[in-house]
Amino acid sequence: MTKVLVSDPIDPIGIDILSQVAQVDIKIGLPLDELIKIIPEYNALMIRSGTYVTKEVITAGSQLKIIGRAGVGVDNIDIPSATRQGIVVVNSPEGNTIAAAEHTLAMMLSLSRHIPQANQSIKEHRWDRKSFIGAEVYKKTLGIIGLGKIGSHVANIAKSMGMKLLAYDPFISNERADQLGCVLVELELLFSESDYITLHIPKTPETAHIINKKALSKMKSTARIINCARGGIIDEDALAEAIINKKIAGAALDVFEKEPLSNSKLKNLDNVILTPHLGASTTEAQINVAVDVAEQIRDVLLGLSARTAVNIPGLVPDLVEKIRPYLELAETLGNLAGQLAGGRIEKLTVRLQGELAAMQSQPIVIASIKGLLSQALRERVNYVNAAIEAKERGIRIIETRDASICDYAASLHISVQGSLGEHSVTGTLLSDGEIRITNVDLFPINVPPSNHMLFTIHRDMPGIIGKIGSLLGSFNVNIASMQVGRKIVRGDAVMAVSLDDPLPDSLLLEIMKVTGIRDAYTIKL
Ligand SMILES: NC(=O)C1=CN([C@@H]2O[C@H](COP(=O)(O)OP(=O)(O)OC[C@H]3O[C@@H](n4cnc5c(N)ncnc54)[C@H](O)[C@@H]3O)[C@@H](O)[C@H]2O)C=CC1
Ligand SMILES: O=C(O)C(=O)COP(=O)(O)O
Repeated sequence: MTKVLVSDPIDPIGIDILSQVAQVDIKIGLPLDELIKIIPEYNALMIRSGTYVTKEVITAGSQLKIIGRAGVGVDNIDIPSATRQGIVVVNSPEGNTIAAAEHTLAMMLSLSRHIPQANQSIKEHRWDRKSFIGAEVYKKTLGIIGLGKIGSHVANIAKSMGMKLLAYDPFISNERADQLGCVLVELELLFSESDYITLHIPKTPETAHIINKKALSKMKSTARIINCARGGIIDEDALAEAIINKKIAGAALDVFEKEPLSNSKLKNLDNVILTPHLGASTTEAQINVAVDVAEQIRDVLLGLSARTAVNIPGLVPDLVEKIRPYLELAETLGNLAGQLAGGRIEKLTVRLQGELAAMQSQPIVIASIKGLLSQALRERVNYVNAAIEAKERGIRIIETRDASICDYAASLHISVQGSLGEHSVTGTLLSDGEIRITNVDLFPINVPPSNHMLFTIHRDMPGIIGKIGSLLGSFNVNIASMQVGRKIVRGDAVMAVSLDDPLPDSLLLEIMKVTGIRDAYTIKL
C-alpha cells in the first residue's frame, strides 16, 4: 500500500487528492526522532515550513520517492541529500505569492499607522489618539530586496500607492525593473535612501544576515524594515539593538531565525510588529499550495513527472512530453553502451545528431547517464540523482551535437570509455516511435532492442552464424531475430541477436570459443 505522511497543516483539499492514490497519515508536530522512526514506512512526505527534513530523515526514508513542500521556501529540506537519494522535491512556486505580498503590505501599513498598538490600547479601555500619529507611505521610498514573484507584486501595489521604488536583485534585468517602475541600485544606496525596506529573497549563504549591524548603520533613523521572506536574513540581535538605540524607527517581522520565536528582545519593543509566519496563511493560498503540491505527489507516485521539481534540472513536464521517446532512446543506448563497455566507466560521450542537435540536450544527457548506471544502481538511479551519481564515480560527461549527420532524421550516438575499452552505439526512432539500434562500434545494423540480447564482434566468414545458431539451440535459447552488420566483406562484423530467453554464462563461454569470434556480450535491457 502506498503511504503518504503529512506532517504540517495542509488544506483538506490536498488530503483528498492524495487519498486518490495512497493511504494518508496526518501527524502534525512530530519531534525529529519520531519522524525519523516512522519515515521508513512512507513513499511520500508533504510538509510546510514546520517540518525540518534533515539528512537523517532523508536517509531513514528509504522508500521516499517525493517530498512535497506546500509553499515556496525549501530551506527546511536538505535538498542535496534528497537529490543524492533520488527523491524528487517539489514546491508550489506561485500558490502563495499574493498572500505573502499582501501580508507584507499589511505589515508596512501597520508599522506606519501603529495599528496593532492602537488596537491594543483601545482594548485596554484607553482612548489615546496622541500616541499613534502615523506616517504616510505616499511619496516615500520603498527599497525592495529581491524582485522575484513576491517582490514584484509588492512593487506593483506600492507603486499604485504613490511610493518611489528602489530595488536590489543581482539576477534581475534593468528592463524588468523598469517595467515594474523600480530603479535597480546597489545595496548601499538602497539602505541609505529608503524609508521602508522590504526583503523578498531566499535564505542562502549569500543572503544570511544581509541585514546586519553595518547595514543598519547606513539606514535613515526613520527607516522601517519588513521581513516576510525568511528568518536568518536579518541579524535579529543587531536589529533589536538598532531599534533600541533609535538608529532606525521600527520593524515588522513574520519570519525568524528560530521558529517558533522564543526569548527575543524584539518581543519587548513597542515599534516592532511580530506575526507567527503568517505570510502564506490565507484560505486562498492554502488551497492553491495544497492542490499544487498534492497533485504532483499523486502524479509522481503514479509514475508521472512533477511540474515544479526543484531538483530535476531542465525536466519540465511540457518538455518531457515532447521528448519522452528520445529519453527512452537515450536510456536504452546508455544502458547498452555501459554493458558493452563493462568494467569501470571513465567517460560518457553523448552526441545529438541530425534534427536532434536542435533539441534541449540536458534531459537527454541525464537519461543517457541513467541508462549507463542502471546496471550498477538498478532502481536507485533516476532522473534526480543520475548526474550526481556519475560525478561521484568520476565519470566525465561530454555532450556534443552534429546537425550534419543525417543517416536518419534524428539520431543519438553514445560512446562509453571504460577500464576495459571503448564501445559506441547509435540509435534512432522510427515514425511510430519504436527504437532502432542502428550502429554498434561503428558497424551498421538495424535492430530493435529486446530484453535479452547477444552481441558478437567476429570475423566475417562462412559458417559462423550457423555455429552460433546451433549453440543457442543446444542450450534451448530461442532466437527472436538476428542481424549482421559489416563494413567490408570478410573483414570484422557485428552480430546482434534478440533472444526470447536469458543467455546462460556457460553458453557465452562456449560462444567465445567459436573460431572467428573476437568478443561476445550478453545484454539485458
Ligand atoms: N512568510 C511567508 O509565509 C512566505 C515567505 N516566502 C518567502 O519569500 C521569499 C521570496 O519568495 P518568491 O518571491 O516567491 O521567490 P522568487 O524566487 O520569485 O524571488 C526571489 C528573488 O530573490 C532574488 N535573489 C536571490 N538571491 C539574492 C541575493 N543574494 N540578493 C538579492 N536578491 C536575490 C532572486 O533573483 C529572485 O528574484 C522566499 O524566501 C520564500 O520562501 C514565500 C511565501 C510565503
Ligand atoms: O512558502 C513559504 O516559503 C512560506 O514561508 C510559507 O510557510 P508555511 O507554508 O506557511 O509554513
